[in-house]
Amino acid sequence: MARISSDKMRDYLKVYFIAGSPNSTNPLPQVLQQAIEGGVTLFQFREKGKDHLQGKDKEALGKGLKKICKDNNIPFIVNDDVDLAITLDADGVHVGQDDGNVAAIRERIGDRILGVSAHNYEEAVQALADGADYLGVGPVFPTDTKADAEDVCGPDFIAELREQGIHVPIVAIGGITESNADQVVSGKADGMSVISAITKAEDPTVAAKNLLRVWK
Ligand SMILES: Cc1ncc(COP(=O)(O)OP(=O)(O)O)c(N)n1
Ligand SMILES: Cc1ncsc1CCOP(=O)(O)O
Ligand SMILES: [Mg+2]
Repeated sequence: MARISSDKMRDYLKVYFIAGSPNSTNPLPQVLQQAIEGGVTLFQFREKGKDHLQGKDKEALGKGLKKICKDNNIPFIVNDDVDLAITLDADGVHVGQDDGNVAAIRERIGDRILGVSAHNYEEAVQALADGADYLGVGPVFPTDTKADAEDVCGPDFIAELREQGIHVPIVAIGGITESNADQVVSGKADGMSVISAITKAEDPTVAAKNLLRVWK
């Protein structure tokens, strides 16, 4: 296997659905299936927040979600938990600035997809030197989903990173909805990652379709 190409990575980032069991009142496998029917292009299992699952329960949920992704040809990414990613033979891992040494994580996961959160030019450059395949940048809008999120940077911050010479795949995150998604596209991101826009939607399929439409 080889590292993913930037073109392929950009395709996957278009509508990047992230979720764990605390984000949804309906069972997560059902929500993921509905989101995939609406056209999401990538999934991250982020089991965090109130009453999140741990140990074997977390692993069992992850295993089920991975199968849904595999059956639908969507890469399955694990947030933070590199051990679980390896146990489940996930397609990739997403880590932030406080989640461990990125170069060491790259060593451990081989050619799997590696996403890293970056909040400024220096973090972006370091993440790429350490082996990131894409950067997660945000929060671009205010969000209630992540209590310890950094300050809002705005969607145009990604265009600023481009001007500074960062041309790798970038996905925007934080507070993205159907009504502001067009600003993410014009802000020069390659994709949008969303939690509540899909998990809290009345119909996750329709929500995903509407987000995908912004790219067309
Ligand atoms: C695509 C994407 N971008 C950013 C993040 C945030 O990662 P991190 O800063 O490590 O915060 P947690 O998600 O771990 O709370 C992400 N998960 N995905
Ligand atoms: C994980 C994460 N990282 C930065 S903001 C955020 C939460 C995104 O959730 P939502 O799409 O509901 O605002
Ligand atoms: Mg993290």
